[in-house]
Amino acid sequence: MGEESLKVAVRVRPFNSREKDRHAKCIIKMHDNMTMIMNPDTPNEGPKKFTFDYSYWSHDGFKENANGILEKDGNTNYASQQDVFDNLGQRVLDNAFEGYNCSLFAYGQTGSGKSYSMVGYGPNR
Ligand SMILES: Nc1ncnc2c1ncn2[C@@H]1O[C@H](COP(=O)(O)OP(=O)(O)OP(=O)(O)O)[C@@H](O)[C@H]1O
Repeated sequence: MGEESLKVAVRVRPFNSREKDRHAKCIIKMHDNMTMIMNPDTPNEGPKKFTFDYSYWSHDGFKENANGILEKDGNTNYASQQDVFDNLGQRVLDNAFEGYNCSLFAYGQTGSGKSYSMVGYGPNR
């Protein structure tokens, strides 16, 4: 295949209504492929930094277009379904069509956005 055969990506979804009602605070930041996590109890300590193949920020910075598709709102770092598909889905399909064994799976807690990222819902398939 010529490239690394394993890719790891992480994605942050928007807060759901329950999290908004409880005034949840987002403790994740992303910059390029780096993901940073802050401990709100130790704000002076600085974030812990982790590098992945892709760090997808989908928490905010998006708008819904006329077709109901969530897309980047101006010059934000929002990662759309199309971005995720272009980086990961397309690559898996290309390899499969060339006859390589491959798999794509999502891991995370209930409601964290696995199905959304793998197949999407409604206009955001
Ligand atoms: N990137 C995203 N942008 C907008 N909404 C999202 C995103 N990711 C997830 N959501 C929304 O969050 C909710 C939970 O997502 P999803 O159903 O994909 O979680 P899951 O990890 O597959 O959950 P479960 O393990 O319970 O099946 C859904 O309403 C989904 O539309």
